[in-house]
Amino acid sequence: MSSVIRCYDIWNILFQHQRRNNLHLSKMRFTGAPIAALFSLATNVLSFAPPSSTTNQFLTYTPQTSSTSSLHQSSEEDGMMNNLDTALGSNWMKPSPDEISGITTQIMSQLKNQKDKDTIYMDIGIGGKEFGTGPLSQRMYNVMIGVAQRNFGSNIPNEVNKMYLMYAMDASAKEAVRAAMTNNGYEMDLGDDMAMQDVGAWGSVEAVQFLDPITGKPIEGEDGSKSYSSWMDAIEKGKWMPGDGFSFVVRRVPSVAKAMDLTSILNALDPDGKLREEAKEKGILLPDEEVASLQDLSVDCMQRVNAAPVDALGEENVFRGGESKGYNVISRGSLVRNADGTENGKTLMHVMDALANHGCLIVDLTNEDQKLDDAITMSKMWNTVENFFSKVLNNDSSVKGVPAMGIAKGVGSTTAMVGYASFKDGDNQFLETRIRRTDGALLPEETRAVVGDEGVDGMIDSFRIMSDVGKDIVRIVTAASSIDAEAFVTAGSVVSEKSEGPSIAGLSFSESLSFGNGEGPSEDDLLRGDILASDAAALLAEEIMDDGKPLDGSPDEGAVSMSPHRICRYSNGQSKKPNSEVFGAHTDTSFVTIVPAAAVSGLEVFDEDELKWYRPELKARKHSKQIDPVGDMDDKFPWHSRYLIVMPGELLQICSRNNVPAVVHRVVASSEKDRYSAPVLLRARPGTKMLVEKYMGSLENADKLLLECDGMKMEEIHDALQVKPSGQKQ
Ligand SMILES: O=C(O)CCC(=O)C(=O)O
Ligand SMILES: [Fe+2]
Repeated sequence: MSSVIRCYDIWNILFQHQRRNNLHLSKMRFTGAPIAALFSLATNVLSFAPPSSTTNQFLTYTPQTSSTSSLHQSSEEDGMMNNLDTALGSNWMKPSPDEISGITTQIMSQLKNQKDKDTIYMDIGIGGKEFGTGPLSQRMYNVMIGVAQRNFGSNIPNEVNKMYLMYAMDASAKEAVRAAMTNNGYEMDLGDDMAMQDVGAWGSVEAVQFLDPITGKPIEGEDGSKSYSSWMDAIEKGKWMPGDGFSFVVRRVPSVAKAMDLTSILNALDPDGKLREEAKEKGILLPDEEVASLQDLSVDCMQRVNAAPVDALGEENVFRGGESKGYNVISRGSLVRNADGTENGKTLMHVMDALANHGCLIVDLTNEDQKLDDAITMSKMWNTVENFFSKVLNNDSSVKGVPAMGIAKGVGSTTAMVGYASFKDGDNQFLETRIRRTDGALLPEETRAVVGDEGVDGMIDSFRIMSDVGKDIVRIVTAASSIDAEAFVTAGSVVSEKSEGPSIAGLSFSESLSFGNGEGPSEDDLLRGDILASDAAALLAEEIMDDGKPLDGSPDEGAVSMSPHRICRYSNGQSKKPNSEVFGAHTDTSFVTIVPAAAVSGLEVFDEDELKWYRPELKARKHSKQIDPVGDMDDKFPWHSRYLIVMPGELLQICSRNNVPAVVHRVVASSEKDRYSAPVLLRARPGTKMLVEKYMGSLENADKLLLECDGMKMEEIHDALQVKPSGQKQ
């Protein structure tokens, strides 16, 4: 039977899944703490092997005819599946008819690492030849007879023998079904109910057919029947004997979707590799393939952008974050390093979970009300934003002086734009500002005439707050990924210090060496590697991220910062829908993009763990209600001024060795309220280079993407990422 799922559908489903199996976090070791305990992810991922190589061309998923699944299937195939003669003898499985869940839901729940362990009832057809039901039943029978002979000698009563025959048939069928399920992402789930283990109780046998031992073709039983409706009939009427191969159909086998890695899912969906070939020809990057070049990174981002749903929900219905640690708000103060130069292990976990799995991290600038100055500064920035757009909306004459969006003067780069732009008949308006590095002024300078000196200060001061947070996050992620890769670990580098004393509790240094075969790094080597990784990552953040400040000895960096601070007004006047996408899904060519939480929610990140759009501003609002239920801070700053939402961009994906994918995000606006926003896109400082050994340690531990970037000027990397196959980028 040909495969019923078209290439496009599979990739679409799979691209909604993060490259989780590229996250080598299971190997991560943060000064000794095994990451596996902290990331349940790796331990949930099971892989499987087919029972025999012939079963490689096995199952075809066959969704219900009535299913609302978006997967394509031809009516011819529907017909086939409803025809028992065809179904008996071939290998297939599908949800039992009263199952409402279509195939998409099932695959989704596999991808979601099986958070919801719902029982799915499956109908299954097993071809006896491929699954070796003959030899299997013979082995089972022999074991039982061996035991029985101890009780009965060689005179086993006929009735007892019949029971054994039935057990042998049933047990070998059950094993075949188990193997088939495992091979296709399911597990038979008989629960704790012992009765379910009884003959026939694990599913309802519908048809049994005997096979010719030589050709494997269907043959009639001794009474001339083509098929039997139970094991007992097959034994009594057809005279089935252990060793005789048989095909069968069984209905309503309880199962649960098993967590699979992407490769396993791909293999199950595409057993003969045809779809993989098709995808390769189309230049599609497969989800289980490494992002190994800048070109791959572009393609991958585009594919993930295209896979994200376009529809928008209202604030009441949209996903507002879940239970995992990464959704929690982190305090600004937790982003700093420990006194000994190591990263804070808890922070590292929190940041990596947030960015790698959920697409953003929410930072509380006040450290839960301990420190108010930054939130107050942010509230001044919000005043500037509101003031600017109120003048725009009122056609204030001062706004006319603000230049239209264009290349900043005297920059020499076509990417450094500043100025004002309006789209969709004024539905979306933007003012792109930047810091002039040489004197710290805000561009376009004409902004001052609109918002005043205080307004300009609000922009400049808030840019500093946001870029400092961004630099800390990039340091943490880069350090975490270098630590994971052990890129700074050299075995034996700290031998002298520890040569007399014990190095691992209870072990002398030489003992601890022999513990690791004398070759592995000691705890001290690892600790030193952690500190070096963090130092190097801090240097990366300081040097190659453009914070608008001049860097000593960098003559090529240009007069204007490459990191824009964009102020935006989004409204939804043009669409007929109450909520719609006003800034479509895209990834940013930035290290991180920082969106200060807005008063009106609307930023959505595609949560690769939940496979849905997540609106972090709602999570931030909830947090503020928890820590300040009565609005004690309202006279100092509006609630949202304390929060920054940090999103990973494409440059961070490179620095993180693909551990943190650039997040797909968009803006949704409702027809009720305009949303003002003020994101900073932290980009690279011109003239600086991605020097892997300097910033990320040993080249030996670098992945292909990083190796391609090694030695490249940051603006070259930036430009290479703008060569998009298609799709929208910022
Ligand atoms: O304004 C926002 O909330 C996000 C804007 C954005 O994604 C961008 O400017 O790249
Ligand atoms: Fe963006």
